[in-house]
Amino acid sequence: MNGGQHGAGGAGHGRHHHDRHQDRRRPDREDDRRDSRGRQRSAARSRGERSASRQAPGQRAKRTDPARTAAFDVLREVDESDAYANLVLPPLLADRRIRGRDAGFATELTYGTLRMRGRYDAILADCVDRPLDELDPAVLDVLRLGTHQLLGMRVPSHAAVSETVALARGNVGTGPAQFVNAVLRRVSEAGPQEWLERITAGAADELAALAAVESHPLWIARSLREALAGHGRDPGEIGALLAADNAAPRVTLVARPGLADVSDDDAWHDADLVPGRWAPTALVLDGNDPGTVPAVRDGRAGVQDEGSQLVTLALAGVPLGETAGGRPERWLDLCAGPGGKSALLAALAAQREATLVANEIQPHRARLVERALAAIPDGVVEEVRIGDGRDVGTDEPGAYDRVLVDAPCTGLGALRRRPESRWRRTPADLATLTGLQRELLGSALDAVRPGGVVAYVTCSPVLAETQLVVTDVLRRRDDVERLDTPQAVRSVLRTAPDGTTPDLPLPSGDSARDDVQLWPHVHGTDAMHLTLLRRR
Ligand SMILES: C[S@@+](CC[C@H](N)C(=O)[O-])C[C@H]1O[C@@H](n2cnc3c(N)ncnc32)[C@H](O)[C@@H]1O
Repeated sequence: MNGGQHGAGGAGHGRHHHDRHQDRRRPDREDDRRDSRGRQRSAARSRGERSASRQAPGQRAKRTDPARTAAFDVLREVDESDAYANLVLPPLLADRRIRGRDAGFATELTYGTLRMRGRYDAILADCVDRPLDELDPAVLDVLRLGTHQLLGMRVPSHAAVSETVALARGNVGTGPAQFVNAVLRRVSEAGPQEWLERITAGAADELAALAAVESHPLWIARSLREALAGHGRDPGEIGALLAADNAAPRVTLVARPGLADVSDDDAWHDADLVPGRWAPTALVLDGNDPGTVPAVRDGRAGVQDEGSQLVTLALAGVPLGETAGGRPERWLDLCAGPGGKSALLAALAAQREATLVANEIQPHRARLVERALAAIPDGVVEEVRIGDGRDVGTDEPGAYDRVLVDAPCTGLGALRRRPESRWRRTPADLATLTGLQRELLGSALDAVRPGGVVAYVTCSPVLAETQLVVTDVLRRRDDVERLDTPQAVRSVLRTAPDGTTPDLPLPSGDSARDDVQLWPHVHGTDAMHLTLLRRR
């Protein structure tokens, strides 16, 4: 994604050539007006009508690069308004008509800076003579942006420094710009590898070094290492896990069964799709914007991580203790918003002549569930309900055959999706969430009839939100049995054309468990957790 004319030459080499080729065909593109140092030249200047050196210094100071300014503005909004970068950046680029390679550069600069903030702060702490939290937050953001250009995007040093100083001058003032200049010059004195060695050497211990290098808060690195061990894996995998959080995932689609057929050209148009690794419903999209895929637009398909698909398929497929006695099964999604799993459940329910109730506490998220269910045939969805899932067990005891509890959680298993989320979470969130998780699971168990099943799901592997919640809830009741969740997940894996199913790596032998924990560095999915339980 790195724009060549910003002087960047990063990882996406193939893409880079593609862009250059496109530019050759369209020499009028505004991003062609970048000089070899990555500076944006005005159209007038490109035509040689006026040179910057003839402008008054004040005028010159105001003309900062739109792509860098966009990245700076998004970072400030993320910091000041708790905004999500992936929701703020695309409309901002559209409003400012930043397109093509400039948009690619702004995107890589924004997400890369947010994701690698921990590493860059460790480097900046070495170059600044006071604690970073004493700096003006806007100045700190400018320094992070400059550091990412220097060490993460391979923008030539002179361009990264001078353009970032111009950004500082235009947005935070001349004094701070001089400070930015001095600090970035120090950053540019060593290359990426040397900086990694320096921050590793300066760290308190091995985990602190990994957390800094792989840009995670230390408490998260610690929780994830504990989670690896607790779920039967080698805690030494922590480096690979943290590194996997720093790789943006490819877009995975779900072809909702009975609604979208993989061989139906009309559904997929010219989308470049390959089958997913694990779930029979998963398709990996290569390159295209999912919004252009007809089946995604009309709700026959959706964007959904393959781990989310697997846990949903496993709940729908696991045998009940006894059948529903001839009546259609009733399914419940207790925490449904924004509706990805509800839509897959509803498509499966339609094939099995079951019905679904989707419950969500937040009205605006309940509306998203309704939208996600747009393509489901009439009669399958009983209701999209706005309510507190904690009340369902008391209000409707034993009313359902299958219940999904996709509990609100820290999301520490999906850090690769939201570049800023790791910096937002605090250990205090965990205490609030785990109480709610226990209550929701208890309510779900009350809401299933004897023989009915409950899937407890989180997009976090953290032990306090997964194993400890389940153990604690089950300790208080004697009417629930744990099911063989690995077996349930294996039984829904895709079958290849040659009749084989993939071998899902899960702990075995002494480490074997009756729940399933997926991992980005092992399975290429979010770190989804699934425990299947059956009411006796
Ligand atoms: C992890 S998300 C569910 C994601 C959803 N299953 C999907 O696949 O799209 C958890 C949801 O639970 C909702 N929630 C939080 N507290 C709740 C409660 N007490 N009762 C019901 N829903 C709740 C949140 O608003 C959030 O939408």
